[in-house]
Amino acid sequence: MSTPLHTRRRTAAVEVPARLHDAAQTRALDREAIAAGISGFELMRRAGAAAFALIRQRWPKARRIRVFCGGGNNGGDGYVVAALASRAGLMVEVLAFKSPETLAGEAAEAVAMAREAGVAIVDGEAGLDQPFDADLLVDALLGTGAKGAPRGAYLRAVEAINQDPAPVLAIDLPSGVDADTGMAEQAVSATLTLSFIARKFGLYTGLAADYVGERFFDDLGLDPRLLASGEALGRLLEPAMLAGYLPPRLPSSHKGHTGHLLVVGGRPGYGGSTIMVSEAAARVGAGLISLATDACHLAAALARRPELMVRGVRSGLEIGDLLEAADAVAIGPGLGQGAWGQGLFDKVLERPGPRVIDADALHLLESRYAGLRRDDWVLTPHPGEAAMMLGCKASQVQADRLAAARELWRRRGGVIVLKGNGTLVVAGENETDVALCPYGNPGMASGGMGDVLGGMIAGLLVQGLAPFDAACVGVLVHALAADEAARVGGERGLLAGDLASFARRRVNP
Ligand SMILES: NC(=O)C1=CN([C@@H]2O[C@H](COP(=O)(O)OP(=O)(O)OC[C@H]3O[C@@H](n4cnc5c(N)ncnc54)[C@H](O)[C@@H]3O)[C@@H](O)[C@H]2O)[C@@H](O)CC1
Ligand SMILES: [K+]
Repeated sequence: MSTPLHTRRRTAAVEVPARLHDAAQTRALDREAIAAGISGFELMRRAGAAAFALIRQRWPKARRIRVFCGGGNNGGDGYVVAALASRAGLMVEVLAFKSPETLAGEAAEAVAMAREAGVAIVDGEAGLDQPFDADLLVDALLGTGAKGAPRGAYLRAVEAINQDPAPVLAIDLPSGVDADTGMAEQAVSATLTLSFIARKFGLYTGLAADYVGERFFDDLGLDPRLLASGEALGRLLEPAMLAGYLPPRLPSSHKGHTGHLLVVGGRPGYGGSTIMVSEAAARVGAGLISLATDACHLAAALARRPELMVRGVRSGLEIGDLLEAADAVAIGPGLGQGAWGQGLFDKVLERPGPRVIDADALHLLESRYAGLRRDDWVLTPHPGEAAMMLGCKASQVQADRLAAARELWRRRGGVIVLKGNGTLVVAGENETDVALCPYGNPGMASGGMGDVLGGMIAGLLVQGLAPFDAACVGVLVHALAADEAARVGGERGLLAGDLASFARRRVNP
């Protein structure tokens, strides 16, 4: 972890962020826990108990509960929930989508527990046609053992759950959501999802967000040392991390200590983008900002932010001295891919140094610099731009966002920020090289949001944060600022320009 230049020694405890696992890594943790002496059925009993406690807390008035059980251990969790609910005097019905007699191991023990508690277990498909008038549905069809989209009776169960107006608790994950990638086509739309032992990577990124509802997690009381061992895919970005990255400045700080950013772009008609980049960088604490743009935007830029140093430029030849003076460069928004943009981009790439490469600059990178790899740049594609760089469709990027970001990193190096719900920051193959942002909201689906993100990352780069750290902090601050802005005024109508002032609070943790 790097800290900005000219700041106090870091005093805040460095928070260890939550780890994210895929299904195979989760199974490895299950095995470790069992090897450490907790039986598989005890884990299942704890999972069921945690789910039932959450039901009591969130739906204290629920009296009629319908539990949809599959044929694996996820179904086993469901039988335990049914048993506990029945013992507590609730009216419970299990719809079994695999004959309970055929269940094995701990799931069979859970079936016995449910029978002992007097739970009515009915054939799933037949039960779908019988009205039940549930206050709550429990989705225990598929968990980490699912392969592909739900099939056969499971698919009909998913559809039935989604057509029922009752709220839905998904056990471990909404059936139909891929635990590894977040891919979901036909999946249970949950009110909330309670995951066990490991946070599944796929629940935090891409389409999964449309299905998981509110996310809850329970470690089933496992030893934290066990949970910290073994492999994981990456880590979650959390607000508590900000204090570690951004300690207070030293009292003697001056603008020479806080970095000089050069923002390049803004052909005629596209001037607003670079103004937003510049303002966002200023709001996260960049000391000085020079903006090189088309001369037609000079007055607008200065009127919006008189703190900027603005130069109208006709070609790359006019930014040599600005590049010399800058600690980092942000280039791309409003740049265009014509001769003007090309000349400026070529000039910026002549010199090494931290750069945020976005929007049109990503297209120019692909068309003019095939195969170029650098350590010190941050590339910030949205799924469409990532697809352009990988030569595939945006839907393929979204089907496995981590794989796409990793492939971009292998080709281009540096830091890849793959935008979109559950933004990913990827700078290598290890767990510590992958960060995922679980914050942000659909209000961010509006023009200029990406420009503001690029500006924030660049504004942190010039303050001396390493590229991966600047990207993580920038992504986090951007999402948290958007969430705060949405809390104040709502998601619809949220403007990119609204974020900058909210970001200021987050960079002074
Ligand atoms: N000891 C453990 O391993 C623990 C497991 N737990 C639960 O167990 C789950 C994992 O259990 P399993 O590994 O048995 O797997 P699942 O219960 O997720 O699914 C396996 C079953 O689903 C069927 N299936 C797979 N893909 C399908 C598809 N696309 N359409 C229709 N049917 C499909 C399989 O044939 C099998 O019957 C976790 O998600 C969690 O809920 C928890 O009880 C905690 C402890
Ligand atoms: K489930």
